[in-house]
Amino acid sequence: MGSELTYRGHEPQTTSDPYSPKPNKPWLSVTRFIRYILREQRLLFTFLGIFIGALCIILISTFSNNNNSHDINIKYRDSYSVSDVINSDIINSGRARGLVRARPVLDFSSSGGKIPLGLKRKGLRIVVTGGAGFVGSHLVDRLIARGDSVIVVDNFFTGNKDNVQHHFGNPRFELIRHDVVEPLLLEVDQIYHLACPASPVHYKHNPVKTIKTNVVGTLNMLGLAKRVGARFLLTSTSEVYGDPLQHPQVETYWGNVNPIGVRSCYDEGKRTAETLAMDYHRGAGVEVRIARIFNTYGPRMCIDDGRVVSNFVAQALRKEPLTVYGDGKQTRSFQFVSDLVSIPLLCILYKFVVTCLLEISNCCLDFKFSMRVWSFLFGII
Ligand SMILES: O=c1ccn([C@@H]2O[C@H](COP(=O)(O)OP(=O)(O)O[C@H]3OC[C@@H](O)[C@H](O)[C@H]3O)[C@@H](O)[C@H]2O)c(=O)[nH]1
Repeated sequence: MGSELTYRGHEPQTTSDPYSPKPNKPWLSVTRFIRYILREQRLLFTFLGIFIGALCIILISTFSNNNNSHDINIKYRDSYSVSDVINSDIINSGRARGLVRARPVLDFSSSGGKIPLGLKRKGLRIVVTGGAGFVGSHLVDRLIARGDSVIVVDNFFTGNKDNVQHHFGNPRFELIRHDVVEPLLLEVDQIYHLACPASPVHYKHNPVKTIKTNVVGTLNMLGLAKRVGARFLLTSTSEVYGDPLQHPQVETYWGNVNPIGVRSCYDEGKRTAETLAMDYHRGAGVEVRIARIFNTYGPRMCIDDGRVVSNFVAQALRKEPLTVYGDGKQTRSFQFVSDLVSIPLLCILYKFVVTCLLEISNCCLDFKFSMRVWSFLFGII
């Protein structure tokens, strides 16, 4: 009974004697293994496999070294390559190309991990303060067209819902009525901070509110950038140069600003905003870009904007004489809004050589006319 339970097979059991007088020969198994390897050219195939593997490793490491050579100074978190930018018509004209004075270093790559060819990158979550304004709404158009998700924050002081109405219903678009002077918490990858009245007529209307927007508003948005690790772009102004003593103004020029003038709420406000951006960059490691915007014109500009282009256009249309303030010898550089919005997009994307993580960019055409000449040209048109 007991034997039936332990053996159910029908083959005769081999009886091996563990105490066999003949000892096992261990070298026998070694020679058997060698013979096995040598049979059917197995050894040759093994070496071939090792060689191919080593070759692959060498090729991969050489290739990635070549790529990394562009990364010497730079670390990016963007989700866009330069070809994305070009394809989305960001560099769309000779004029736009002329705007970028600083030369970018070679690296345009992203650090969002390698994405297989043919797969599109995920859009970024971007907040645009002042996104319902003249310049802001054009920027929002570009970002939405590029595939990003955009949150517009605007208090509608000079902005208008109509400027972004065509995005209503788009799941990648949100509009929040909010004054940046109050703190705001959002989870975003990038912040384009445009919120501030820009026309002298508007910013002089409530100068205390203007400087508060520039100082407290920028502080709030920089705080947000620091908290969520977002890259931050400040739209500054040519007015940081005040009444410049140097022409044309290069980014390194410090300006000639009256701290107690009627334009100081804006000039000094933007200068303080730049200072705050730099301090957050140096002190808290926030990735900061500053774009100094010059006089801009184009669609969605209010007819009562108060700036020279809208004034001249409105007066010319009404066949009224054009009002030239002062002696008309003052000069300005102008740019079309669609050219301008390329700049913040490029600034936030590129890493420039000038400083490690920060670039200040002057956004204007490289030629200028006096107000007298402009009024003459408008008169002809
Ligand atoms: O009807 C007008 C309006 C303006 N001007 C003159 O035209 C020049 C341009 O004035 P604008 O009011 O258009 O504005 P500014 O160029 O001074 O500043 C503008 O450009 C830079 C932006 O960053 C500022 O936000 C914006 O206000 C000034 O010298 C002004 O005195 C006129 O001669 N007639």
